[in-house]
Amino acid sequence: MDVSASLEAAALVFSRGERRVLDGASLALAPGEIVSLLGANGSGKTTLLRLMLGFLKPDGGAVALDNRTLRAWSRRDIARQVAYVAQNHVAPFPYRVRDVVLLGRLPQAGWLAPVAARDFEAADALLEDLGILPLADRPYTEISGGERQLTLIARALAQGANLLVMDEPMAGLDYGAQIRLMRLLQGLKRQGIGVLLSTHHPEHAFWASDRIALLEQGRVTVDGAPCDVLDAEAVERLYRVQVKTLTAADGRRAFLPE
Ligand SMILES: Nc1ncnc2c1ncn2[C@@H]1O[C@H](COP(=O)(O)OP(=O)(O)OP(=O)(O)O)[C@@H](O)[C@H]1O
Repeated sequence: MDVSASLEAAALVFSRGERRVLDGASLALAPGEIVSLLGANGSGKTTLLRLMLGFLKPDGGAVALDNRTLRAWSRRDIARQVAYVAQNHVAPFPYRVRDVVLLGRLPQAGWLAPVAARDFEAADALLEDLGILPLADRPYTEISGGERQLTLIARALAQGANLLVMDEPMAGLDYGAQIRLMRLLQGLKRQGIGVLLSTHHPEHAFWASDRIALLEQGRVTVDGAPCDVLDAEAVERLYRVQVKTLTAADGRRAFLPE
């Protein structure tokens, strides 16, 4: 598998009406690394991710995929390289869960390609890893919100892309599912796949990230190794709350309200 892809946003500027949402935001994702993006509600995380995927066009700055401007890429070629798990996605069709996952194969295989036995096996293996194989034959419209989220994550993984961008993938997942997902992401990292995820939980950033990026006032103000950049002071500044820090023997931190 070619795992050379990297994704880089440089000095992105983006406005919604009068409001400048991003004002020089830069962020890079390399193969084989996990990057967590943190920021308060409305700070522009989704906007930044959607710009990096080419779903929105920046007013200034540029995005490059594999060192080539994103504008030069077709939608399908972007989808071959970068899989996306959007926030709050609702699919209107009552496809079975396994079929939703198989849809992830389309950018690689093409619409007319027959589904091979190994595609079914790969889909079921992903459902198993995520703990939802028993749901494989259930309609997607008749499962819980967290189960839908896991299905969409499986679909993105089935895409076989080199990079994975996930907008709050942990939202709505129970604690076990969150940890299973983190383990899965660590496995992808070992295969050389790059993962960029947004999260509202500073602890998640410590679970598996190589880097943490903080989005504040339209810019990535801090970008570095978790232990170097995410302390109580940063959490208090981002979320305007007082916290105290618990530090594990391996240096990872958790935060508790004061
Ligand atoms: N479709 C839209 N039209 C107008 N404004 C929007 C739209 N989508 C987002 N915004 C605004 O852009 C800003 C950034 O939103 P964005 O969704 O990127 O933030 P976020 O950091 O992902 O937030 P959250 O953590 O709440 O999901 C917010 O002020 C939001 O109100």
